[in-house]
Amino acid sequence: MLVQVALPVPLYRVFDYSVSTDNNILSNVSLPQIGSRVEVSFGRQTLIGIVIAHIARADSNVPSGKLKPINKCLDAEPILNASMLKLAYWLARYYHYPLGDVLAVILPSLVRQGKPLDLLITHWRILPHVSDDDFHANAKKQKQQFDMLKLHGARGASEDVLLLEGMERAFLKTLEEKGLIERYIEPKQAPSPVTLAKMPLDLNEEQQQAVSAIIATHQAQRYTGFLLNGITGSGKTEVYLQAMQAVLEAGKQVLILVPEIGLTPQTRARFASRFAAHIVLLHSGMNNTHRLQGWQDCRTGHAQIIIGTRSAVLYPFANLGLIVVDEAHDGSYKQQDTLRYHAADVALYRGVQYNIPVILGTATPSLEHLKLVDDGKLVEYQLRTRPGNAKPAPMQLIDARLQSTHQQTTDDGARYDTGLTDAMIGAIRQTLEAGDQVLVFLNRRGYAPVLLCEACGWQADCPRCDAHLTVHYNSQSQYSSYLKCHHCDWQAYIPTVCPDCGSQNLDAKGIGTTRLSENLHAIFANPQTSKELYPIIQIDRDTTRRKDSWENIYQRINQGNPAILVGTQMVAKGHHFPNVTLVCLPNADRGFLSADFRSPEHTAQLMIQVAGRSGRGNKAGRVLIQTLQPDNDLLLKLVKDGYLSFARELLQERKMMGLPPYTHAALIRCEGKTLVSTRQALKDAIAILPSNHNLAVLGPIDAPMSKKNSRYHAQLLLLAKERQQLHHVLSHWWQPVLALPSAKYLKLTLDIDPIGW
Ligand SMILES: Nc1ncnc2c1ncn2[C@@H]1O[C@H](COP(=O)(O)OP(=O)(O)OP(=O)(O)O)[C@@H](O)[C@H]1O
Ligand SMILES: [Zn+2]
Repeated sequence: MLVQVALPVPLYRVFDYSVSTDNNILSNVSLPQIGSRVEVSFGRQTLIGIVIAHIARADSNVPSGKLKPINKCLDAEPILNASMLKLAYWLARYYHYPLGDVLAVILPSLVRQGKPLDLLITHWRILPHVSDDDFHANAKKQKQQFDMLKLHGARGASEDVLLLEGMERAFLKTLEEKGLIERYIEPKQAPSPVTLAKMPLDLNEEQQQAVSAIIATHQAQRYTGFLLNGITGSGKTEVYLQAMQAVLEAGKQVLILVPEIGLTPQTRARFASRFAAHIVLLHSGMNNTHRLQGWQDCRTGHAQIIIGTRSAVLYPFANLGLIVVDEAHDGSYKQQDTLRYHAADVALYRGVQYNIPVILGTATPSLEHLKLVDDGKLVEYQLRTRPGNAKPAPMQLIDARLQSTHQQTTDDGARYDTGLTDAMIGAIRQTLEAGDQVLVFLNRRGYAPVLLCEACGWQADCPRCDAHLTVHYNSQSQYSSYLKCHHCDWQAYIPTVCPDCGSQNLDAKGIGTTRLSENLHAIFANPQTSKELYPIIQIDRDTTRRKDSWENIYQRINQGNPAILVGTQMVAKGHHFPNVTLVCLPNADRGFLSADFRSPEHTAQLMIQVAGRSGRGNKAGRVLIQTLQPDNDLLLKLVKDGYLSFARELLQERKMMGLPPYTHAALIRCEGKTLVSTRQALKDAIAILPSNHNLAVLGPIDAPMSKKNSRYHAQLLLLAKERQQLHHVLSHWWQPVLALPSAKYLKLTLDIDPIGW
């Protein structure tokens, strides 16, 4: 028998290797098991791959002289079980991505590197007979390291902890070789059953119906995909919690997907305050050892509640009982490179795989999910009210054409535009004076989006991208003033004169969050002392970059004192600020004018999510939208009839125009050193499409930002009425496209169900 191995190489095939008996140091079984790792030589490299099948010698196409043996088998037990392999096959097929590369995405990097899975539970302890006398006086460093371990007593400590404390691996080895310390594997105790830490709330009628339906599915051990479509603040979390309770009490694991974890310190608290359970967080900020630890905890069933971002949906689970996708409309669930999967779609697949309920929760369902409801593939439950007497805040328009925005005067008499109308400023003042908090939403970080020469019209552009450089200006310190490209991170000093015409008349145009915060400061500071009367808290990627900064911001907000929060889309993601009673959107509706057909949907979702931060406590809230296009149909529809009715109308339009979700899309992007070469490769790709392909082919056209990071991008869009049709064509066409001579030095990628083009 031979083993068939999937290797992390960009080739759409697997590789056969033979096994000699002495390869198999780890087990007595003659063949490495399916789902275990093997190390093999591949060309001149040594790679680690996964055994995916055993085949008879006669079934292999490899000529006998060419067949190589595996170098070694790394696992006595499979690390991926049958259902994980099935998931990998499905991902490879659906996203037309090589199986070996899919596995590379699924496996944590330490596993990929061939590290033993018990790496993290390796503990070190001092051998019983050893004492201080066993050290030479001049072995100072050894003694010092020994003393660190000694502090942990007879049980010692895990290698992970010791390394964190500053011990060095080399010394652990030396001390081990000298017979002073030993390693051992700490047996993991089975987790104790989950108990309630706090009593559940009494559900209202709509919540109760949703919870009952989910629990019934769980008890019947069936799959159902639920769309929990509840307005902001309607208590979707309480539905999750009570559904989870039934699942956890049955001894099963619950996976909760959230858009971003680092940003929401309260995410864990929401679940930890209800359940005494082993909760594991999985997110991109983890180091490799913690990721492996998390992976193992999920795989062994040690983790009971798993809260994670997108990639957590690819983890192995011992006994998964429920998946919750919170804020299921969020764009961050779509991976934008390598394996371009959508975590909500994968969640539904896994629900089918395990026969468990999957909840997609959101106040602003994506059009894709509404269509799935129409098709009977998701069961919708609506929550139409906020619990108690909290009412969703009404949205009001301010016509910025009728009243000009407020002007402010600097110390040296210059006047500048604050970007806010007097009506909006008045409402902010009123709210602060009533002791409440205000949230101002502006989806643009930095000081200003453009630096412009008033004399000749020159603008500061990124030399590497088709984009303006953003002005990051700090009036307190010129050292933190610079120009930056938000696409490739290129940085430059702010010039004092125009590089084209020498004029000193350079002006920062437009408003970002930093400038808006400064403007608000000028408006609301004490006029005599110019001291801050109300704290202005800026929340964007620049101010939350440091590790604890978001937590500090959160604490400041939750003290509840009157304050102005200025934030980007970061503030739209499920936060609960009970003292915010006014939300202001000075120009959020710009997106309704964009050429991208998805822009209205995304703009409306963002506006509704931000608006939903208002009036979540005991006091009523309001939302003010300042606009230059108060008669825009989309805006009026959204404000008057609400998101659902707005979304339904968009859905009708998509149907008429033959756009997703009524058609199925694949986007091919080509990246290279020149636009000509990328376009040519795509033309060649079209030329080899099968004649009866039956698809709409749009392109090749330049990508929306065709030059990015000094590379050029062109794209091609394929649309099909039936999903099957699309996949059928791709399965015959995509690999020949990759092999086109004109594609040789270019990067070609395929995006199934793209969310932007
Ligand atoms: N049945 C209930 N009785 C009383 N209070 C409730 C009930 N259900 C939820 N709540 C409270 O309502 C508030 C809002 O709930 P939650 O944060 O779950 O809303 P949400 O639907 O997730 O909102 P969003 O989509 O805006 O994040 C919370 O403070 C929660 O404790
Ligand atoms: Zn750039």
